[in-house]
Amino acid sequence: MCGIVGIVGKDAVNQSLYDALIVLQHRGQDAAGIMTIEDNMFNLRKDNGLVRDVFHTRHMKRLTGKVGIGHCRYPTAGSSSSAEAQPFYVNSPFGIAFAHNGNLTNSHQLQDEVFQIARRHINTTSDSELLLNIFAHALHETTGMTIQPDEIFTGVEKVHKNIKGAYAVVAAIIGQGMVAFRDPHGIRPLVLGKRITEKGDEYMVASESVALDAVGFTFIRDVAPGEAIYITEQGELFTKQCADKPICNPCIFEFVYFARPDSFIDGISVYASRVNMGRKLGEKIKREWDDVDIDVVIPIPETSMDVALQIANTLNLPYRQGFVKNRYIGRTFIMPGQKMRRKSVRRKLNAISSEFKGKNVLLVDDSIVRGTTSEQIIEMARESGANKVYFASAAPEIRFPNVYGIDMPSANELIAYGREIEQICECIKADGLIFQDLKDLVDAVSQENPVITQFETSVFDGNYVTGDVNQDYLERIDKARSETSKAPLRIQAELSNLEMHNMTN
Ligand SMILES: O=P(O)(O)OC[C@H]1O[C@H](OP(=O)(O)OP(=O)(O)O)[C@H](O)[C@@H]1O
Ligand SMILES: NC(=O)CC[C@H](N)C(=O)O
Ligand SMILES: [Mg+2]
Repeated sequence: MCGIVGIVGKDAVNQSLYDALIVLQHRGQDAAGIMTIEDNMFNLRKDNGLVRDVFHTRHMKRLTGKVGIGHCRYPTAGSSSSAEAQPFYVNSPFGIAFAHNGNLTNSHQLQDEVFQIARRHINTTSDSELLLNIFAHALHETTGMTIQPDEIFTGVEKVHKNIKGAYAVVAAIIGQGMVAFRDPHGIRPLVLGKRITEKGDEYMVASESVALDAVGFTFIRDVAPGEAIYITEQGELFTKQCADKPICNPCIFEFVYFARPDSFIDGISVYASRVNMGRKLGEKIKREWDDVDIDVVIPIPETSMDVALQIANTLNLPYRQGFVKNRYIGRTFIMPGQKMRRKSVRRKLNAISSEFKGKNVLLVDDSIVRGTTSEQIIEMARESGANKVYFASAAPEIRFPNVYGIDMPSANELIAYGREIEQICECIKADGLIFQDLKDLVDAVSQENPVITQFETSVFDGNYVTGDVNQDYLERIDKARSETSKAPLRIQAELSNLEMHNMTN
């Protein structure tokens, strides 16, 4: 996942963009960038690293202007090179800065088309740079010397027709304003907010509603699947549905893991959905494990904590903190490279041994993906003297690759791929293992907004909602992005890039 944000303000937007990225950091820890417009010029700062490390005072001072966009990256296509940090830029038409959350599923075909039809060169392996060029070409075809809202919307309609996959996008256009749009399935989230000032109304779009809260914008609504939003530099807002058959299939993994609990996505409180997941899983444990003797429920910080508390309540068992999380280490699942992820689990979590000694513990996590966390955590619980270690996952078994913006490109890396529950249990060395049923997961989330009944659940059931993902495609991304075929980070970092002036220090 990545975090995106864009603001059309009445005063400088740099601090608000920075603050928004700080609260979207959980969506991408690899790289960050901000691009602002002042006097018909772009200012750009982007690099690999956390938001707090990428932007220093000297950068912030130069990121002047009342319109700007920001991005924090978790790579799911291309490489981790700083050249693929976002926002991206093209100089025609007008000059466009662009940030994308998601992943395209037809990049392969598009690459040739962009060159053959639009005569545009893509200088990185990023699908986002490709998407920017498709958008720019569409605008080039639909606009004159100035842009009318309808021309923007016709451009977005063309983009929707050409590309497939998941995308929430924000773009700033020199001399014009800001455009944002969401894919016709609404796989990736995007919200719209407003801040009323003495000088007039300011607008903001962001991946999650927490970003609006953090900078004092009021949530207006979710951007609808397929919809485009256009805000002129002067602050006029235009919106239009630009897809033929939009349908809301939000990614269910946002609710399981990615999003912050204090966010609302498509009218659903992420926190409430996690509490529901805990209740459903607690009920299943009651039904199926009535002979299992559990003394205490312990969460694996941080995402599973809301789920675990509700499981404990449902089972009428004590809930205790058995692991302390080092607050200076981020999320391990979204780190690049299995070696780094493995190392980070023990650096990040440490057991409080007295909570384990002689007890039968039920460890709870939101999901088991590669099994990196569960395997090591169970070992730690045993080292701390646990008698029996049971394990519960708030998400069902993950058996299929993700192609929409989560870095799970290879089925072979997934611990549940080709394994039954008993075999997974053996791999992670638990005394018992239980997963949420998919129906219960869907109900837990949809219960908070019954209008949404279908989610993007491909990692659990192999049903890819964009309808274009076949075995060939899965094999191709497996080859291109599996751990073994990814270039070592050192080499990736050396990939150079032709790019506009970037403040490197
Ligand atoms: O089976 P795995 O491949 O280990 O992946 C699953 C784990 O990764 C995530 O935690 P992460 O440390 O990323 O973030 P968190 O602190 O938000 O839980 C998730 O919450 C699980 O704990
Ligand atoms: N997770 C994401 O949203 C990634 C965006 C884009 N595919 C990239 O790799 O940069
Ligand atoms: Mg976790």
